[in-house]
Amino acid sequence: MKTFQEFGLEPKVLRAITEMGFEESTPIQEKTIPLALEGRDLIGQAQTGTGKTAAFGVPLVNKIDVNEDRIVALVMCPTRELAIQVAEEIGKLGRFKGIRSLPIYGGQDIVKQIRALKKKPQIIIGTPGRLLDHINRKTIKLDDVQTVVLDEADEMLDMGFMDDIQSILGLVPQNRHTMLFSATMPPNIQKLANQFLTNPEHVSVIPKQVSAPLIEQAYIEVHEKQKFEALSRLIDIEAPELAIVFGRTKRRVDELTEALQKRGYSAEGLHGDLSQNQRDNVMRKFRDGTIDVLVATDVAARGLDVSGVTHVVNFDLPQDPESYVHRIGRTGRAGKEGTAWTFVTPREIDHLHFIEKVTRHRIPKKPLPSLAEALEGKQKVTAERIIDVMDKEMQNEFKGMAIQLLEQYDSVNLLAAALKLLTGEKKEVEIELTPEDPIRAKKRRPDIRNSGRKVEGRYGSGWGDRRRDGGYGGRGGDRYPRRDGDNRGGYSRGRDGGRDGGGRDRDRDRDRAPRSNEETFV
Ligand SMILES: Nc1ncnc2c1ncn2[C@@H]1O[C@H](COP(=O)(O)OP(=O)(O)OP(=O)(O)O)[C@@H](O)[C@H]1O
Ligand SMILES: [Mg+2]
Repeated sequence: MKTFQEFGLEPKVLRAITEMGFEESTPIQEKTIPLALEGRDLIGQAQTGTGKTAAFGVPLVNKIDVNEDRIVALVMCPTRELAIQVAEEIGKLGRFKGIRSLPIYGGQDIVKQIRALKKKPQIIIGTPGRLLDHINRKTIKLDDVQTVVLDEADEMLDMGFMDDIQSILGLVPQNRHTMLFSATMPPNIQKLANQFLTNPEHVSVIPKQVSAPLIEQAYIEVHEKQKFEALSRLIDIEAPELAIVFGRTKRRVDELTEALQKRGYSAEGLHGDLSQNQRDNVMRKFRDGTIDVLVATDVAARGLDVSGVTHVVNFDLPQDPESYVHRIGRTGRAGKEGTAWTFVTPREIDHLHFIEKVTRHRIPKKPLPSLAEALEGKQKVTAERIIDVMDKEMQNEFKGMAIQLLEQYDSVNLLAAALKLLTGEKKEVEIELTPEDPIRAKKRRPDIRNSGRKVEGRYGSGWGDRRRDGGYGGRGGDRYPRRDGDNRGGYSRGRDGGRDGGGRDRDRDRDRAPRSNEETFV
């Protein structure tokens, strides 16, 4: 892989990249950065967590003139949380150059955004709906835009943003540089590309398998009623640093979160019915590690980049293979390893095979962990905590009592009792979750995308032949500093002042669930 020095970037951009902990470029970056620096239009496809943001962010930031006081670049993303996250990454890349960038998304006070726009940002990162609001209010002008990026373009089209995107792109001068990133290349993306890109280079790092190779995948066959117990045991055994548990509906997420909390796990839920503030808070706590388990609907499936997510659990099997790929792609990012488990009820096995076929990856079966294994897992964690305290601190004030106890009692019995106390007994709370209907095999949802395309083979690329045992450049993946948990996790909801009125929230969270039952999902 190329180092970033080899691209001939400005020193200030290079410095920013170094500070971000990036040394070598990822495959998609290696291919797209030189082309983008030449000003070539391009279509990029690559696996989850392989650095697509910097693939367009680096050339974008590199070419912007810091003395510019007009909007010269526009990045469009499907969801608010992605707009915030991408803005954050671009902000970091442009830090030393002094580039001004601004996220613009629904759910945030529009007056506040208008005030921020007065500071003359050069790059706007926005969701299509809110961007159009500003364009109509004449608070955003696209006449001087020279570069446009469409991130997660297929998702934007799935969410019904085609018209909005076309209106927006129609307002940008034709003589511009356009980059489009998409997980899949359905016909409507081709159409969009034909319409708005000029002689684009198609850059895709085609992998043998669709999902990132650093993710160890397994499924566990469980009955609906065993799922919660299975989840608790898995958490006890593996003690994930950060885990995301995906549930199918909002009700499921609420019930599961409450159940986990009752059993003493540090978990919070995330779905589209929460207020912007609640979502912000949950994401902040998850990013800074205040909570260990994020229970979420597919709202968190795509694009979201939280470093340190070691485990993903599909508590409910996802409807679509692409949803599966994006969900598990929340772990195993940036050269780190991750684990993804999927619970499958006996009636859903066929659907699992369908997912395996489409993703071209066999998912091995794993037995339901036993109670004994779970207990052992918990004890190990307690033992590690004890050893950790012993290594770090002097326990002088406890030593007197320790000596006294050891004189009177058997040392093994003593320590066993202490372990028992510290491990804590599982709170015997009855947990009852409302069962979800099984996902029916190969039953395609109503063709909401109007594309008639096949799902198979729709994915792009990734790390090439990187293995589970290597990080970037052969080192372990841990060299990247943990993301600061401040304002990256911004979820928001509700388009105040949106032109759609209250009822039609186009910028709302992702909704990959069957539309027939839309209200319950996401
Ligand atoms: N060259 C690099 N070296 C090390 N880390 C990198 C590099 N490029 C990107 N990263 C980090 O990798 C993580 C994933 O990047 P990013 O979110 O851009 O992935 P993505 O390809 O857009 O994934 P998704 O398909 O899920 O949207 C981020 O934390 C990012 O900072
Ligand atoms: Mg991305």
